Amino acid sequence: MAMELASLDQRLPLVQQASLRDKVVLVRFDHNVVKKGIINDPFRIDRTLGTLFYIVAQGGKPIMMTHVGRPRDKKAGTIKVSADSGVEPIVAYLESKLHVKIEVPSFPAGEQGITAIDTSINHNIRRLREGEIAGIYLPNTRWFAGEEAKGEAREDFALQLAGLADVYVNDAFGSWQPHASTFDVTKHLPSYAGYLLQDEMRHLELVLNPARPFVGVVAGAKYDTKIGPLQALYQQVDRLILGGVIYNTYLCAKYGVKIAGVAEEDIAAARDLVTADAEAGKIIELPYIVESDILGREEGKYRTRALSELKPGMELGYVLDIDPKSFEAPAVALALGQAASIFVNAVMGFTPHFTDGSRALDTTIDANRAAAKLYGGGDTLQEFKDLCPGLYLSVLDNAQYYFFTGGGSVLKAIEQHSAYGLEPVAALMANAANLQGKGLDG
Ligand SMILES: Nc1ncnc2c1ncn2[C@@H]1O[C@H](COP(=O)(O)OP(=O)(O)OP(=O)(O)O)[C@@H](O)[C@H]1O
Ligand SMILES: O=C(O)[C@H](O)COP(=O)(O)O
Repeated sequence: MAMELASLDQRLPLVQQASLRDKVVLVRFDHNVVKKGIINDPFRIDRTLGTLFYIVAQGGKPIMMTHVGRPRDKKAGTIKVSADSGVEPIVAYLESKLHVKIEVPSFPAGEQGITAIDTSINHNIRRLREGEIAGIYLPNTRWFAGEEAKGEAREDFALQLAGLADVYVNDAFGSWQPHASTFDVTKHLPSYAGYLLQDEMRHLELVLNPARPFVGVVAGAKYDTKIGPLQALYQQVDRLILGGVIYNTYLCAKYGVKIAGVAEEDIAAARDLVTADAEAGKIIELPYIVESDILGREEGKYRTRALSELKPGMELGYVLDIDPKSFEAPAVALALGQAASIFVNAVMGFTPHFTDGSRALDTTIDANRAAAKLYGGGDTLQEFKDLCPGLYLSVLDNAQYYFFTGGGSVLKAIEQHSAYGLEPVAALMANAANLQGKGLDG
């Protein structure tokens, strides 16, 4: 049975309502799929091709942009502009798929990244308007000093972005953080949601109003941005399974152990979860973890440990994976086997060295044929595809599966109790209301 989808809030302005003929369209994607200069999984790019085709078919001239990685050093206040986090592999992929020429402008960069979009881009915008090139792809948005800045630098960058185009389209579901290219720019241009964003919003309802029992599986590394939303997910789920760095902090808080690489301040936040769970008992623990002496994989230097061995004060090495036999534990098998819907934002181990936990998770979940299986996250999807390629191919068109292009975004929407609470989405709606107020819409 196919998943039943909610309709969209009518206040969300949609790209199909925009007039695009001969307009330069600034379109924000989440093509954050490049690691060390290589694309492992182009799924996020592929999902945006419909919007791109639509813009061009309507006579629009696209200027595309995305962030890649996290090149800003928050503490030092510097931005690392290096080929590793460039958009070139994305552009090469688009050019080879679409058989067109896309220009990537370059701007001078220093320790603070790129401080301005200078006028050198005008030549390319002219070529774009005249049809000499099919599109422009801006450098990584996070290379620009204004993207994540506060105050004037950010406002200037948003204005510079807006100055390039006539219309703005956001199709970057995964990019939930309110930055200049996802949020502030909407103050200056008529702004619309792309087709991917629309599709993701409709599917978000399946997580916000899930069929029950609803099980959440969250793992991975982005502890800093995910621990907050995790508390909200905890309220929403019937059962919660943790893995990755998030599980490590939870284990430290629950069992009073030390795990290499887990900072004391991170354990503090996990304590709230432990306290809440002492009453509600929703967390199903994966009972076997893989401990390693080094932050890597070397024969003889890693081993499986059972949670039953943990004693307060114990010091463990790095915990880098979940032992697959954890998924055979009765409580775990029961929770996943009886769920009516499952949300997965989970890379269970330190990739690419430790992958057994993720593989076991995906196959265990697949065995529950009846559940709606909602996967989200850049790495989560990539790992699913790499570790279980046959399964991935077989479920791509399976109506019981849906793959969100962002895991953090789903968690954030849960935290806001609404898909429309995501700040870039709320900004689109505010922009539409503002234009209507001025009689400028349509
Ligand atoms: N125990 C662990 N120790 C260190 N790193 C881990 C561990 N478990 C998982 N990881 C790392 O977590 C990363 C994936 O986590 P991340 O939070 O980025 O997930 P994601 O699926 O990309 O979600 P999103 O799209 O929200 O970013 C991988 O790089 C993986 O190597
Ligand atoms: O990969 C992701 O989760 C998105 O691209 C968002 O990235 P961010 O968490 O660095 O904002």
